Amino acid sequence: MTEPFVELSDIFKDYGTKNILRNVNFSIQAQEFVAFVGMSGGGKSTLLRLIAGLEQPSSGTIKFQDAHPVVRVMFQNDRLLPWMTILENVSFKSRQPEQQEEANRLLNLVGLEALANQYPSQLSGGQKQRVALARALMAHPQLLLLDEPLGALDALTRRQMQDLILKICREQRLTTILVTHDVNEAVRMADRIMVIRDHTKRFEERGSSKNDPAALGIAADHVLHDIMDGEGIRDGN
Ligand SMILES: Nc1ncnc2c1ncn2[C@@H]1O[C@H](COP(=O)(O)OP(=O)(O)OP(=O)(O)O)[C@@H](O)[C@H]1O
Repeated sequence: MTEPFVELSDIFKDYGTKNILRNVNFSIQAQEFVAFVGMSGGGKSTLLRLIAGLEQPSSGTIKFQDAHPVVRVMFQNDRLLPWMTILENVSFKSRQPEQQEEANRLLNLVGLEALANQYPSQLSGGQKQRVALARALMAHPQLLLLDEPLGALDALTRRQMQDLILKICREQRLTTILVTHDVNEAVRMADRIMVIRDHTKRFEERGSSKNDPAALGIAADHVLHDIMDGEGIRDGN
């Protein structure tokens, strides 16, 4: 087994006297697509922030294979700058021809090349998330963290974005973590699902049925059962 892309060991996170994460242990291999699912408030986004390095755990370690991995986060809110065009939002207004070229290439990749000179207010929610995805890719991340990025989209647009994200993650060989409330989305997209059970605050592992569409509904039911059920708890891995 190769060294994991990232390894979390004995992670605890408290805010004041409130314990959010307890004894989280698991690792993610390079190019894996992992989903975090669980009840609202269960600590999924907190764990994502710890992995992103935006916050520190109260105790425990997060060890990356590469000492300084390039990490980008995509949120539910697209966070585009309204006064910049789509191209400028992706290229960070760089005047360097290579940067411009790369931004155009990425807009092409997400199917928005025709809208490069429009402003965010002229785009639909789904189109704005495509821009946010292109902008995240601009940094050539090794790790892409997706914090409910499709939560505000209608069902059809959401499905299209799921396919686009999967295709891009595969092509660019990204390691990806998706936080989602949508169990079907997790089952459909992820190689592996980490379920957080609310009252134990522990993450558990679940396989997914990405390669077996017929088993999708059954797998989703199992994950839902895991989220709600308190029996048979085991630590981390
Ligand atoms: N900076 C903070 N200070 C204090 N408490 C916090 C802070 N950030 C998050 N929390 C608390 O930590 C808990 C977990 O929040 P988190 O956002 O990680 O959950 P989540 O599983 O991502 O929820 P959701 O699915 O609703 O986004 C919540 O009870 C939240 O109120």
